[in-house]
Amino acid sequence: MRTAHTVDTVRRAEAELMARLPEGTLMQRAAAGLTAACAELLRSGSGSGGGRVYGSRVVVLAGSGDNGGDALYAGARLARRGAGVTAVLLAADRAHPGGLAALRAAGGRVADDPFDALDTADLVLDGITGIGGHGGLRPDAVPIARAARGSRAVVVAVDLPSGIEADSGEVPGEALRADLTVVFGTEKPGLLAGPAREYAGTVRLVDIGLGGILPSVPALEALQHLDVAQLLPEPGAASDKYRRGVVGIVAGSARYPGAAVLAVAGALRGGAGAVRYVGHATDAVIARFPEALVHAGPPGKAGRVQSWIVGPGLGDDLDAVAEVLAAPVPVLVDADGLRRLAAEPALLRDRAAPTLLTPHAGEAAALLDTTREEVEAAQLAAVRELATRYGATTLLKGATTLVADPDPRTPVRSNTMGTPWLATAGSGDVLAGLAGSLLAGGLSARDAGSAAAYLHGLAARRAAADGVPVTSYEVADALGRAWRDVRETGGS
Ligand SMILES: NC(=O)C1=CN([C@@H]2O[C@H](COP(=O)(O)OP(=O)(O)OC[C@H]3O[C@@H](n4cnc5c(N)ncnc54)[C@H](O)[C@@H]3O)[C@@H](O)[C@H]2O)[C@@H](O)CC1
Ligand SMILES: Nc1ncnc2c1ncn2[C@@H]1O[C@H](COP(=O)(O)OP(=O)(O)O)[C@@H](O)[C@H]1O
Ligand SMILES: [K+]
Repeated sequence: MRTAHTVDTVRRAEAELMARLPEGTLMQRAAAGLTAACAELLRSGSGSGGGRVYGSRVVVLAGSGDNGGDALYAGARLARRGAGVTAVLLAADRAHPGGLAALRAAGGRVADDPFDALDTADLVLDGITGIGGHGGLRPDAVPIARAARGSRAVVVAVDLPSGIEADSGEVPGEALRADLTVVFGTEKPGLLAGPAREYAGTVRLVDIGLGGILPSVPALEALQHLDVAQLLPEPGAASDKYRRGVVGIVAGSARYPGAAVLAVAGALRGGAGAVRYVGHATDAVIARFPEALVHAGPPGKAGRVQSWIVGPGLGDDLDAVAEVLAAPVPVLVDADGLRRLAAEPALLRDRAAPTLLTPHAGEAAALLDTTREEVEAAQLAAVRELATRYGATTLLKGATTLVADPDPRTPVRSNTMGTPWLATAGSGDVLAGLAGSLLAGGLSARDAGSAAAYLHGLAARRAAADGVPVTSYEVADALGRAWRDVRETGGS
């Protein structure tokens, strides 16, 4: 599991640890980890260097805080290993004194012209701001950040990409996009929530000894293969198709029969014992999936299910939404079902069984009575607000998918396994089917949503592995491979 803690929590844990250690220890641990990561990058030939630390050209962008200190100390270590290191001081009179002295002592120097230095750099260390940064890059840092990004150098963010908000994941102005972020002690929420997450590149955690001090419940977390493997249901000797769970799907319409087919395709790969389709697309569903049970009447007459999915491609025939929400089983509401809910939130009022809402940013905006742009700019705040306001577990789709429970103390789950190839019509229908199927298998709404988002992203990566566009149907088809991947690596 990847975990992220808030800035306050990190500062408290660091203070406690620092009180027990000689001064400067933590910063040296951070700088040592950072140096190792940079050396590895340089040796791998990333950037434009010759695959060595010795002789490579490193530029340190140092702000006025401890983030700059980390970067300067790492610069000093790289200089001692033979790199040519130049510091660009964003606030020359307030640069970290110890870090700057160490850099000079190691043979590093301060740049006369930042743009000249960046022009020939192999690697840029971004130490402008870390957890203390607010309000985006200041105007004087903007041209330097742009020149760094525009250069041939590989950009390594120190703790966080400068310009992002550590706790909210918001990016209020410009920020410096990194190829690699070397984060200290624990991840910060902004590394797991969009839009900030998209600035981080690959994230590498350096242990500075906070492990036993940080609270065990993080603010955010992200499943990895092993976690997903442990969540996935597995039939045993006593299983039959009903005990494995039956998932009911109310989706599709004469106008959008494909949504029904895709939701069923996702559900068939989610481990439920049977998939019961209800709606106007029975012919299309049965033509593709003879194993589906189909019913053309209202959901209440379709037979028992352990979970419902309602909404994909329903169009304007939305009476079934209220009917399904009245059922005492877990319900996943997607697409047109969410439109119905935005118009009548009271439909959720009397529900005791779990509810999982799966909006994309546009649907989330309608549910929150705001704009898509506002949701996209503050995804973490939006998913939390949806979950508390509607009293329902909410999965907010996007490049980063977030899943929040109504109880604000429960860590928000982040899924970064997606790929932009998933931005294709119908992929959300596959996700809904998969997550609903996992609900029928007995997973909580939060586990079902986050495990589904993970498998869905992994399947899309597999299907698009050779760089060709994938269709939503192919994503569904690759779910079996994704399932196998997590089982094999995660062991079960
Ligand atoms: N606290 C600790 O024990 C440790 C902290 N470490 C490092 O220290 C960092 C935190 O250091 P600080 O608390 O000094 O904070 P930062 O270095 O993140 O930034 C604070 C400084 O940046 C300025 N600033 C804020 N927003 C800005 C903006 N938008 N543009 C330009 N300047 C801006 C502030 O005026 C302040 O001087 C961490 O991110 C991490 O890199 C590590 O050395 C590990 C140990
Ligand atoms: N840029 C992106 N990177 C990763 N995943 C994405 C991106 N854009 C969209 N997705 C994913 O693709 C799916 C799209 O779902 P949705 O918006 O409901 O589409 P549709 O309604 O066509 O089915 C979601 O799982 C979402 O998280
Ligand atoms: K930084």
